[in-house]
Amino acid sequence: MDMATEMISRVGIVGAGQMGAGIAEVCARAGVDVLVAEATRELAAAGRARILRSLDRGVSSGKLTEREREQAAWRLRFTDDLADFADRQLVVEAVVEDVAVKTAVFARLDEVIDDPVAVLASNTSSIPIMTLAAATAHPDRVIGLHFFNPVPVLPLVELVTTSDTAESISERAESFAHDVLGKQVVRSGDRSGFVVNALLVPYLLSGIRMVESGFATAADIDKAMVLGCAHPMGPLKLADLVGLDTVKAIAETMYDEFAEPLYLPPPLLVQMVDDGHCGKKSGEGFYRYDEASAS
Ligand SMILES: CC(=O)CC(=O)SCCNC(=O)CCNC(=O)[C@H](O)C(C)(C)COP(=O)(O)OP(=O)(O)OC[C@H]1O[C@@H](n2cnc3c(N)ncnc32)[C@H](O)[C@@H]1OP(=O)(O)O
Repeated sequence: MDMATEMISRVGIVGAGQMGAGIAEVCARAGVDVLVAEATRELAAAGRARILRSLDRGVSSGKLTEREREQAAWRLRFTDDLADFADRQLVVEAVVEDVAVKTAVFARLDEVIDDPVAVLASNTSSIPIMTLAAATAHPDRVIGLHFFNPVPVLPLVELVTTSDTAESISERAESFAHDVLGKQVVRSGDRSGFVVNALLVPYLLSGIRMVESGFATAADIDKAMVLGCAHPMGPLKLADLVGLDTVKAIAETMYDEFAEPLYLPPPLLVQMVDDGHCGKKSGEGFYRYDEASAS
């Protein structure tokens, strides 16, 4: 077996926020050894607690046995030092949607990991993968693997390659997402927003503009899209789920790339984020959430 087709059994996840925790959880549930990096011990503890709560939820809804929960929890380890990622065969970066922070992570991962067929993936929603690849000396190993929230529930992964990504790396990443994690993969060109957010973000922003203008309430807009279009949730509730800070960051990146007014974050969104109302994870957005549901 050549190295590029060797089964991936050791992954690293950078960031244990909403997305990083979800990705770490599905990897651990799939039987993979998972090392999660967070900046501080406190953030690592919060990330671990978030994953354990979600595993508990899996047990209470009958999707996991107690034993599977225990085994998944046992496969998860945490560190605050990316140097510990030297033996990882695949890393998914899931830190804040900020180019400077992400490029610093990629530069560091590239230094730490020598394996030429290790996959360095980003879960970015909107930053072109080439921007991250350019921060490394080995852009052929860099790829986008974009998951959807809640990661344990939604089956899609967008696979984003650049003109520099080696075909063996994209095949390895695709096989991991599909064969190991059981996700469905679509391939996307390397443009800000990829497939899903290019369509979703203007829709979410239009919903926010509708609330802003007083045209309809958040509850009525959501009810309209759930009952009128059979969406599982309406745009305001979905914006709260994604995180209003994340929606704003994605919109800004897309606006920077395309200069289309439809991507410009509406003042109401900016105001809510400035006020710390970032949606479900912060306890308040277009709706209020109690502490248990916010995590
Ligand atoms: C911005 C980006 O870059 C990318 C993105 O993530 S875009 C956002 C994409 N996400 C979406 O569009 C989400 C749309 N919404 C949904 O799919 C659904 O409303 C939802 C799954 C979030 C909740 O569904 P619901 O029916 O209202 O609630 P609920 O009954 O609690 O959950 C449905 C199932 O999902 C499971 N579930 C919900 N949230 C979960 C979580 N965080 N972790 C694990 N399982 C979860 C529940 O256990 C339940 O499973 P069963 O049906 O087997 O019991």
